[in-house]
Amino acid sequence: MSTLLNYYFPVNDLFLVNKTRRSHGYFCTRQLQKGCPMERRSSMYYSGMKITVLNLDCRIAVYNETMVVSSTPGKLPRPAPFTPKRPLSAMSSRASTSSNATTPADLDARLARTTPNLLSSTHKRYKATISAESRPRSFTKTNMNKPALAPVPGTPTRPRTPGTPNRNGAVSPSLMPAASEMDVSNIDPEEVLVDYQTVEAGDISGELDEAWLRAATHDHGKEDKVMVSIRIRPTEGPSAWVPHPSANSLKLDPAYAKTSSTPAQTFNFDAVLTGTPNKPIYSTVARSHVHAAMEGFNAVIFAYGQTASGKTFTLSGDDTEPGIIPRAMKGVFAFIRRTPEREYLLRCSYLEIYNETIHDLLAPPTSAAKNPVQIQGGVGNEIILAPLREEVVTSLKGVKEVLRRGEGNRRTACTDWNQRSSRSHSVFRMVIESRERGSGAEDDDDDVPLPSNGRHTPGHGRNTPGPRSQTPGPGRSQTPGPVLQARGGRSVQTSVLSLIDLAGSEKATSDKDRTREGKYINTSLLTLGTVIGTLADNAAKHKNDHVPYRNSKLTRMLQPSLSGNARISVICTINPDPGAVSESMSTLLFAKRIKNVQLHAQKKEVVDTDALIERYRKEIEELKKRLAQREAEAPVRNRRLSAREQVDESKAMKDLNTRIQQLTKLILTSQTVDESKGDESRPGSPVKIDFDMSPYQLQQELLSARLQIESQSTQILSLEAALDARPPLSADAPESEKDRLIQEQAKTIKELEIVVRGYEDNLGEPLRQLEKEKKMRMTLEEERRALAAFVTKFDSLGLGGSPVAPPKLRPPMPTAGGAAAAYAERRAGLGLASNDSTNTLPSVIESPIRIDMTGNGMSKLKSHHPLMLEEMPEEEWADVSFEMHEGASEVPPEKRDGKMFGVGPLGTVAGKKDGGRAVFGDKDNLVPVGVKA
Ligand SMILES: Nc1ncnc2c1ncn2[C@@H]1O[C@H](COP(=O)(O)OP(=O)(O)OP(=O)(O)O)[C@@H](O)[C@H]1O
Repeated sequence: MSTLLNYYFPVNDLFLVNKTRRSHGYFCTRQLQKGCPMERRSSMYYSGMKITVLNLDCRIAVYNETMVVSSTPGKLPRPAPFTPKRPLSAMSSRASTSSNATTPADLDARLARTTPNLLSSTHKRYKATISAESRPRSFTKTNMNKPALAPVPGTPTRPRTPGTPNRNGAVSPSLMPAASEMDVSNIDPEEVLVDYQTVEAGDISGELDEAWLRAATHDHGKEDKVMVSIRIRPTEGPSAWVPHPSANSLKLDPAYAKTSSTPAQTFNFDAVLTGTPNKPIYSTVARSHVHAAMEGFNAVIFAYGQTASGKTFTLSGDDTEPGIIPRAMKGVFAFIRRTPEREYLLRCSYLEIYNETIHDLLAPPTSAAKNPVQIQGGVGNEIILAPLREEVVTSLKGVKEVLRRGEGNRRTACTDWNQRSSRSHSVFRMVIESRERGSGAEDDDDDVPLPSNGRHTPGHGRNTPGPRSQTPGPGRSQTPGPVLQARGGRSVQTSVLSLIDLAGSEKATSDKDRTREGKYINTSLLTLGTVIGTLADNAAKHKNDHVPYRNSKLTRMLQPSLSGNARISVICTINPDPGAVSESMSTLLFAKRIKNVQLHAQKKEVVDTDALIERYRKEIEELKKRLAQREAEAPVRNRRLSAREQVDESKAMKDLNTRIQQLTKLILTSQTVDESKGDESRPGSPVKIDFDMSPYQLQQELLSARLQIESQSTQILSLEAALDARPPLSADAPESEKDRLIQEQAKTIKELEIVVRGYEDNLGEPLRQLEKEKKMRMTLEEERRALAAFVTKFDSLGLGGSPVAPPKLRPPMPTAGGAAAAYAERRAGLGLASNDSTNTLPSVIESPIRIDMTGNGMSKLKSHHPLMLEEMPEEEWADVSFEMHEGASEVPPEKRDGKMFGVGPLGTVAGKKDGGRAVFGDKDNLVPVGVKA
């Protein structure tokens, strides 16, 4: 306390002095904060500014805008009149023991110079807020007189906590920015890219641990298993656990085992960590996963453990020991700085699951409460969270601002075990999109004005522009707003880095609200345990049992990652106190189970097909040139070469040829893919089914589609064969050679994927349509046969004059819906009930056929069949197919290909001598009536 002195002047931060737990909204200095012991401070953030609450056992006096704080007895000195002696920078670096007091004039002068408008306006607002809410709840959570480590369960020492936390109340709603000042949906993503040039060195100082990078032999971020680490919190009392960090194992001290007869089980994990420093924790459990995320894999890092075991300390840390999240963010920018060949678009969101409701921590509290985030299903296992703000960040400063804002809104409360217990699961997500940096020339095509260096990057340290309305599911971009586009052949990789601080499992507490929260927390953790158990079981026994992801918001949200498409690192935190052995044991069992979950993370990459084709074209030209040159030189060269070398040479030329052929085929395929996208007239389009197409034509279509499939299959086979035919690499081949081959193979695989996709896009759907059409045609054919059978039957009754041989009958093609339907409709129009007692011939009732009543041979039908007596107005027939018109002989013949088509006098179908009836309905059923000029 002796360092607390009686002067201050504002720098960029606001400090809130919290004396005897009553808040006073005053500015004071960074020096004052530094003089205050760690456990007596806590911080919150507003609009990029840090507000530190100092819980001081000291006296405060205020003279105008100047506050005096003193830990020494006696009268508080008044500030002396201001006489500037040194520049501001020198003043701000004064030692905290300086006794120079600052005056209000000094204060104002500094304010005007340093933070012209911001500070004074914020100050006013801040003061207003404080007076309106004299005791923000959050402050009551920070009882700095308590020891740093909370007591373990079973030994509750704290009294009941005040009511339900008010979104951490750290900043009251009125302190939160009301709304975004910038609509990021209008942001040009090209303007907010980050690359090695835009990362400020200061942003990542101390994080470029190249030595560690070189020394890292086991990269867990590349494994297909979950990385599981145990962190044992330090304790001042006895510890129930005996860790062996070098062996990555721990076991229960036999003294605390329930039965001393059974030997204590030894648990082995990927890492067992102890101590307070957070840097080694980050290096061991998180760094490789952050790198994996930067390389295009989804990555999830989460802390699991009972309440007060150190999850938040591990994830967020504090000012002196920043945790995984701030270090990961530094890691992101450090990675960008080390990767000059790529450029990045970074978007952050921050949410919490509180009592099974998801809240957006970056949205203003009022709107977040009104519009909880919903989980929607996406493609496959993917999920979409909406509405959820995403903020584009271009610097570490921007990310920190987002983190501060989110953390300020988290729900925490004092529980029996933890003074600042997280009452929710919090998820900080960063969507990372990246692509190769262009040469500049490629970008010129895009009509976007370029800066002089040919690139689009923001200025240094650009601030976060504002929120986005929605977020994509892991690896998926669904919503408006800045999204990186594949350009000039440069594919875009998309991944999501999720950093999750789970709420701690806990026993029932002495507080009703806490107990209710605890119930939700325990239920969702239980579901997480069940899900992990099922996944582990499925992996171990090669089963496919149902995984109950949907039983809690947490597991539903984690579904895409837990089901495999992510690199996962779990830090299980343990309270070493003997009173917490059973909770620690259950944490260890969870850790063991999750170790068995199988992962298969995939990179997500979007390729620019046009540019790929262009690249292939260029490669073909290049290869052809090389081939021509080799061929030209061959006669001379071959004379000098040994037999063996000649074989090699001819093989090399063959390889060149094969590659040219492959690329040529690939170009065709890619083009077809693109054409199919834009061409609506393809048979694949359901609205374009050509009903007039004859079965023969359909068969032709089908045949050509099949041929195309076959050619695609051959193409796939040839590519696969080429892949297989590659010479095996000897074990002692240089690494660069291996890398080159791996790259080549990856390229070929990508090509294969494109071919397969092309197949699916081009032929899959059209084929399905054709099959459908074929079925339809077959149905119609059956209908036609039934019709013919009916006519034959009709004739056999002797009602229709000379019979018409069925094979020569050419019934018209029906309209959609079928003849029976048309007939039924007609009957309905005439008011005839389907069970009309006057209909004596069921086959006639079913038939839509009308017989010409004017013909002589047919007149007797009138007396046989009442249906024939129906007076049917001519116009009602107009839209019905398959029907014989009255006065069919009057139908004018139609000229087609120099022949006349039509229907002859009744009883003579054109071109037929056998007379009888004609059944027609469309032009296809017209038959030649004779060649007439
Ligand atoms: N490794 C550590 N070194 C020093 N202090 C620690 C460590 N781990 C935890 N602590 C301290 O223990 C207390 C409880 O830790 P923390 O809040 O991180 O627990 P938690 O698991 O997040 O609890 P909850 O689930 O209730 O939120 C804090 O005061 C924290 O500073």
